[in-house]
Amino acid sequence: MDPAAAALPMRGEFTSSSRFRYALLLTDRELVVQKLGTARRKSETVTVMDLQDCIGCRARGAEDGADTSASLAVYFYPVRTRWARLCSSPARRRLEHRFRVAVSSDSRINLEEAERWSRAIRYRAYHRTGGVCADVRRPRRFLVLINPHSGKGQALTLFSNHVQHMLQEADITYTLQVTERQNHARELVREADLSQWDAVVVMSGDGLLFEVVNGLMEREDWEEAIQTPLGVLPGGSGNALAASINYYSGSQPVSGEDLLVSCGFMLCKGLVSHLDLTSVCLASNQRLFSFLSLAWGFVADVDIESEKYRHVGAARFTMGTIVRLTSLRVYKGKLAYLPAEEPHSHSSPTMSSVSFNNGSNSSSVYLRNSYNQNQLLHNSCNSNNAYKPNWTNEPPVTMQGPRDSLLVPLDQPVPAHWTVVKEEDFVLVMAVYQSHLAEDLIAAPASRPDDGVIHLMYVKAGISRRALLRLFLAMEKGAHLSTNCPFVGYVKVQAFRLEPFSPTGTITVDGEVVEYGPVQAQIYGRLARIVSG
Ligand SMILES: Nc1ncnc2c1ncn2[C@@H]1O[C@H](COP(=O)(O)OP(=O)(O)OP(=O)(O)O)[C@@H](O)[C@H]1O
Repeated sequence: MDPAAAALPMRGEFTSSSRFRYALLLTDRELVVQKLGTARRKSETVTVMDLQDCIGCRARGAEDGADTSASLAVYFYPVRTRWARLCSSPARRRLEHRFRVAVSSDSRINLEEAERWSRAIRYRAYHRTGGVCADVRRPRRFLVLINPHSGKGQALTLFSNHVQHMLQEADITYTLQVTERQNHARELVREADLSQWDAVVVMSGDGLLFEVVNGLMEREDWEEAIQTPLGVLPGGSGNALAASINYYSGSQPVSGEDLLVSCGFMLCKGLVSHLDLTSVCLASNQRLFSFLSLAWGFVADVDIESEKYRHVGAARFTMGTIVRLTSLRVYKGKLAYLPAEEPHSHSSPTMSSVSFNNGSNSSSVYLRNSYNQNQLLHNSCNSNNAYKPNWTNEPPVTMQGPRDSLLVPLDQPVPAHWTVVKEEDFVLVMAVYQSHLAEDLIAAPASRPDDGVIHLMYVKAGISRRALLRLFLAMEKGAHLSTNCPFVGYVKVQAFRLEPFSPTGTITVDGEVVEYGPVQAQIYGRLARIVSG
């Protein structure tokens, strides 16, 4: 569509199925729907719909042979309060406007007019978004991966009830793949012809996306593969990335099905942003890529121990926190980091500039910044960095990816310019690179998906149960860092190393248990892409 023509307002007069008359005015930002008065009732009501809230539009000819009119349906998801539910917070709710187009007695002319309006509305709904990078190209085809066991085991039902019709309304076709076992998604994206899809979407918790990210990074063509836009639909119990993306979009904090609709809406709009990934090296030379967090101590224990309360959904973390608080543990270890702010020759590797092909079949192009082709396939874990997930018996797969230029092998001391934390007794250590740790835990309120920063937090031993509980309650609002608790440490870093001394314990990466032992990580700014708002 010619952009100049798209800027011109359009006017039309249509009726509803109940034969009320409506005047429509389409500007570049709004659809103004004016219900016209009747002979008996002169009053006119006006509804102004923001096209930013519109995900699609459909024109159809009449199904009844005797009826020559066409129909025009416009699908909006504005933020509304559902008054029927007391205390319901504002969230996106579906609103369909449907009109009969009967400008002529010729059905073909009516359909053409409905299609003209449909094209004009769709163009305006999708070309005002602007955004950090670019839209997912249109028409769009997604691969949707669903873990049927995630959360309370209702991901498939949630997808059919809330997302399926949104994708249809937005004219998105998709291939649905229900995962059959752990690592199914990982193997699938490792082998797939990615050019078939414009985005790979997971409907699950964070664990399935972790599989997808690592599957992509195991490919020979990882540089191109990891540029495939990723989409998240919350179907798990933590849903940290989904909550983070909702937060970055400036939307109201929502949870459960409201968060699902919000993420579904963003997916339909198809705006793509960069996403940082962190390269994590484990003691056995395994290497993996993480988009969310690494945790040791209290948070990791709660995450894993609360698995048994999975049936209660997101409340499992609250229950797990209360249980773990009653028997607070101290974890011994050494923590060291390279501060993010430090002006040092080892600047945080970043994808510096990105250009996207919108509407063509070729894949994304980008410039590399702080590493080059010769550095690929080597990292500080070991040059033989075969990654074998420690929970499976499958043969090792070589993890690809950029060279970890900030890290030295785990059997050598950290570089002299790193900071070593004096304390060695911790209640928890967590490194997060997104805002949320769960739907209702804003662990790093200042985090952005592409800030190239690891938000490293630790709580030292000696904190009382009550103070720790206060900290977690404050975290629900992202206010824990301003409580001035003397036991809390917080620093923005580019890389860190954690060496647990306690012989047993749990370390999680993106909520998944990994090998326990020394671990180190460095962040790569803007390595991946995510469909966001
Ligand atoms: N079909 C499947 N059967 C068993 N496990 C699966 C299947 N599909 C994926 N998985 C694995 O299940 C684990 C949990 O998945 P995921 O994290 O997505 O859900 P969740 O634990 O309910 O969500 P959250 O992490 O938000 O709490 C992951 O390790 C994932 O790899």
